[in-house]
Amino acid sequence: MQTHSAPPTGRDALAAVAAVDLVKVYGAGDTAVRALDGVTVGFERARFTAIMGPSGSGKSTLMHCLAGLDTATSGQVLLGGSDLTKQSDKVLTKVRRERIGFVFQSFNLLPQLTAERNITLPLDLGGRKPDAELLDRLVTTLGLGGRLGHLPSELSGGQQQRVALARALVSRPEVLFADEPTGNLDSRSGAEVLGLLRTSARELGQTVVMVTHDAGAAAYADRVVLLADGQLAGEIHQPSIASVTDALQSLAAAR
Ligand SMILES: Nc1ncnc2c1ncn2[C@@H]1O[C@H](COP(=O)(O)OP(=O)(O)OP(=O)(O)O)[C@@H](O)[C@H]1O
Repeated sequence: MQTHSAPPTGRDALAAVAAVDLVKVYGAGDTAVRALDGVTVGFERARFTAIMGPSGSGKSTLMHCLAGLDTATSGQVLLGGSDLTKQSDKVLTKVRRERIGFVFQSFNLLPQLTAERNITLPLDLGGRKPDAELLDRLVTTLGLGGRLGHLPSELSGGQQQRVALARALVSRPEVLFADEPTGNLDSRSGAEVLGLLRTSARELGQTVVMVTHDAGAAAYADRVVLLADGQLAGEIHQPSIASVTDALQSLAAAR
């Protein structure tokens, strides 16, 4: 395992999104929790990276700060070169809508809209037209061809998550953040969704950052970033289930 605390230079300069000396403290005084304690890490373009670590290590906090969903206490979040920590709430809302995609454990589809309307809704709301070629490609790649006219209640969990993935990808976000995207899926549908995340990085050039507890899910990624106690604890390139499990066991033993 390689530790990594240098500033984002060299290869990390290609990062689609990066944290620089990021600190997040919740609360104040005796009850303050230092959820992120000086994290510097870059997420390369067109790569699929998983964030892992023990419960409470700061995974969700890091993802929320990177995605402009939460504000850091200090440090920088660089998205395509601009520092999100310097932006107003209004600008952050626009960044989240136009430059970032999200996939959550719960699919968050609107029940009264067909799969197709769910996919294009964020663009419709922003008064933008979907790129027909990309939409076609996503529908084919995600295996949704025969399902576009269906309501979410008429789709399986795996199909609903694939609709959520298409919705996130159709606006060509600079970064797709996935938070336990297979948490509500059976293992077969989960494997499909993870394979599609990998495909979107390899074939569509999509940058994907996923938080997961599951070593099997992390093994689909190109790289795993490990957190412990709010700090970077190492990283694994071309992870396997065994290498991720070993790293997590070492972190647990060191606590
Ligand atoms: N809104 C909050 N207010 C106070 N403390 C918080 C808040 N959110 C998170 N924390 C604390 O910050 C630390 C990091 O939490 P975080 O949810 O980022 O960890 P995690 O690695 O995602 O955990 P898990 O794997 O259990 O989801 C934990 O100690 C948590 O209790």
